[in-house]
Amino acid sequence: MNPPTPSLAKVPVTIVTGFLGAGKTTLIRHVLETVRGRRLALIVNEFGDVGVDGEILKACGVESCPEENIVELANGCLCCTVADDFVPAIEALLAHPNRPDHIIVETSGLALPKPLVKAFDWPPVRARLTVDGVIAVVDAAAVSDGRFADDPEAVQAQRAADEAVDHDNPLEEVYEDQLLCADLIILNKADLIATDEVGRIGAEIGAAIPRAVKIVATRDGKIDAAVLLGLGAAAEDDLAARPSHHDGEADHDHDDFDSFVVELAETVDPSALVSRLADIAAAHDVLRMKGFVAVAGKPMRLLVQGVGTRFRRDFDRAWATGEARRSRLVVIGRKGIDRAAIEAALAA
Ligand SMILES: Nc1nc2c(ncn2[C@@H]2O[C@H](COP(=O)(O)OP(=O)(O)OP(=O)(O)O)[C@@H](O)[C@H]2O)c(=O)[nH]1
Repeated sequence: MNPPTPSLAKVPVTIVTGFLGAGKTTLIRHVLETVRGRRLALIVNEFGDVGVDGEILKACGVESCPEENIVELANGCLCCTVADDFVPAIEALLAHPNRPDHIIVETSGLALPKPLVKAFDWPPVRARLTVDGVIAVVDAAAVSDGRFADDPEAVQAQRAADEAVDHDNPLEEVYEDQLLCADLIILNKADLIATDEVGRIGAEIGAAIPRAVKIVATRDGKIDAAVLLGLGAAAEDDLAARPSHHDGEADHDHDDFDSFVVELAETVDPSALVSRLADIAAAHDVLRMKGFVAVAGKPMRLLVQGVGTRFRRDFDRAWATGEARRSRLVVIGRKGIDRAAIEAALAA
């Protein structure tokens, strides 16, 4: 049989999943900056109301992915808004006069990838698109800290009460669902832990997932675009091999997590601000904090990123003419996170 002509060939779609702050945007940015000869489009989904990831990716300004090919979907997690948001967005990209050669989807850190892959099995979608691969980015340092493991004492207490009880750690459930759906696993932040610890985590993940999946360690998501794109997995054809904690459920929600936006005053001392944010993150078990901050006397805006208590800050671009110098941070934590106390601490 002849290969399909290019205009009828399915457009490959790479889904990048991974828990909050694992390094998905960093990885995609690296792909944009290094890919050659391919017209890319991006769909970026975030949990929380400040569109940080889309801003970072648009700021790359690379020719292979012009701004009009970057679509932000901020309306909840993609896994729950597949029909309403995702399918129309992808159809709009396919209708562009310069149709992309490859589409990358960055899911929110709390999204389950499987419902998204399922959408590619719907006849009108599968006629035109295929899931080239699901890439799960893992924060190896967070795994090493035991962030996704059950609290052994809580498990012990549950077991004492009920032999049959399953683990009930929402972080672990999301993390596992993302790994179980993956065609390639990126153990990112390898710079933050010892090399043998990276090996140990890789082996542990490999033993826990039923399929043989390649696992690659990275720093700052630096991996050749040729390794990520072109896996040819056609993930929509083997959904059964990708088990999920939510198989058989008609619906699921993200009630285990809360997010809100805090508006700050202009800061005079970025370093003091970031150390205060780290203290607040530690005191309130904040999972993720990120946003842009105005610094007194500086024409550049400060991008502030926190994953747990680990923070990074960089001036990313100048405030545009007429743009309000607003300092806004999105805060994400487990349900019941003390919003009032966090707001009070930030205002202090
Ligand atoms: N030390 C270290 N930091 C990293 C690495 N990769 C990413 N980071 C930092 O981790 C933070 C989160 O990275 P992102 O790429 O925004 O993570 P994400 O998965 O897109 O985050 P969400 O979209 O919020 O879930 C940023 O401050 C990055 O600079 C790495 O390999 N090592």
